[in-house]
Amino acid sequence: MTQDELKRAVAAAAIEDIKPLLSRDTIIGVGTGSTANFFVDLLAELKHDFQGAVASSDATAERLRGHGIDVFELNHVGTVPVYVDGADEIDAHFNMIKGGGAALTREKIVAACAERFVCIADASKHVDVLGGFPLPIEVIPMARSYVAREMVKLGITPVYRDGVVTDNGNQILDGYECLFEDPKAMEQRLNNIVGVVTNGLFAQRGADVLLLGTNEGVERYTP
Ligand SMILES: O=C[C@H](O)[C@H](O)[C@H](O)COP(=O)(O)O
Repeated sequence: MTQDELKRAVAAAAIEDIKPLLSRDTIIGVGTGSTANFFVDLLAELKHDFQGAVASSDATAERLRGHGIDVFELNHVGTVPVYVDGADEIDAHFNMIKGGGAALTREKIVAACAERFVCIADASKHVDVLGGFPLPIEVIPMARSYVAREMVKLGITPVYRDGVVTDNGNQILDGYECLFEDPKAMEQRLNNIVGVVTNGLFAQRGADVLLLGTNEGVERYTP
């Protein structure tokens, strides 16, 4: 199967996974990226079975609205029963690297307000140790150089993602050449750097369910 076919298959599996949660007043959290886009497109077929969605990016909000799905502000919703999103990498403990599409901050916020995080990923995203994929860090623009120097002290090589501005008006540093054996501790350390808005390690709040697309079919994992 192609990578896109695997992404579509996990998106379809996620639809089946969340169906029991849907009612006319259900508002669900929806992530960002190419895998999440497949999910949004399939979700459209169920749009009369739930109230709407909270989006983790402007792009996802636009896609949801394009399908006629109502988009709600998180502040007006409180919690959502489920958040469905992709990942750039996920390990056996359901820790993830996210933010390849620069949406990490809003993703982490919606995930924090979700009772269940369903990660949808093709098999290429499953790794033993996080860090093969460069770690995105969203920074306040004036702090970029400072944060980059602090990253070097932690053994991470920073590269400025030139030209990218997040939905929050900030910039992205991608962290290379570091494997994250203890992602929870590193997530905390990076959060402590002044000027960091969010880092792409999702370890303190990892996934609760992993739907992994393989050539043998979609595999469902829970911790
Ligand atoms: O900022 C983007 C997000 O974290 C995405 O969920 C992540 O990059 C995975 O994207 P894709 O499904 O396109 O591989």
